[in-house]
Amino acid sequence: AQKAANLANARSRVLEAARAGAQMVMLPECFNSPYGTQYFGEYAEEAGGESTAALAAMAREAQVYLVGGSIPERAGGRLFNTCTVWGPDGALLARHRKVHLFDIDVPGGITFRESDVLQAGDALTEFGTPWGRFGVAICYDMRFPEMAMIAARRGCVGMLYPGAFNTTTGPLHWELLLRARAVDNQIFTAGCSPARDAAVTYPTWGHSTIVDPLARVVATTGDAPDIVYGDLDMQLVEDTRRSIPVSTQRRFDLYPDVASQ
Ligand SMILES: NC(=O)CC(=O)C(=O)O
Repeated sequence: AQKAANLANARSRVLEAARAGAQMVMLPECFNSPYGTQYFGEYAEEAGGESTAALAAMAREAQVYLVGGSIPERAGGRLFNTCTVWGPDGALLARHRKVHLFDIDVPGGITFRESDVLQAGDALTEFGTPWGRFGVAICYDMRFPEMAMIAARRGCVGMLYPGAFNTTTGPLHWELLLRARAVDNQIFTAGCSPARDAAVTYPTWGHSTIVDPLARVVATTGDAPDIVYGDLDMQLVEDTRRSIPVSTQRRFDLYPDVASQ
């Protein structure tokens, strides 16, 4: 619940990852705030606030591409769940506002309504790196295959998802969705979750995971605080697309309604 402690923890972990050789680092959804509609207003910041300034400084200090998890963002009197992406020089490369709000009601499991306090974003998001372009989406966005499909068709080599699945949906769907988005689109996927704290109102699933274009899990972890490292061999995107050439075998004549992007 301590924003300053969350920012300090993020900084020390980003620097630790960079010292271990990471060139791109991702933080989890709502990394500066507890995850819950009752907290978003209190922790929200305008663009250029304390948390985004800290992210820019972390990226610059660590000299990494930084996918800055997400924070509750306040803009024009409205709240969004927003991810910012930073270059190694501390420049803002992209901003993604969660486009599918997490409104679910699983009897005996979990009820959550982000739309009680948040507004949805209205754009798909990509950014460039020396290793290729990556799409960014947040948590519940992962359940909508169109976002990854469009990113892949536009030439992205990976989809990155700061997320915070829970102990009901996490064991069912977290890894499955990351692997599904990877295999359908022959791209890398990665999901970064907060570690679990059983004492909070929304205990997260954890299990941050990296998946390759053949849908193999490259690296994963449990629910304790950790850093997950993976080497992404970009040649694998091309090799997978050549050996199993689904992207050139599509029958758009049979499904024109999903062929427009
Ligand atoms: N927290 C989310 O946005 C999504 C989630 O937990 C789920 O889809 O399950």
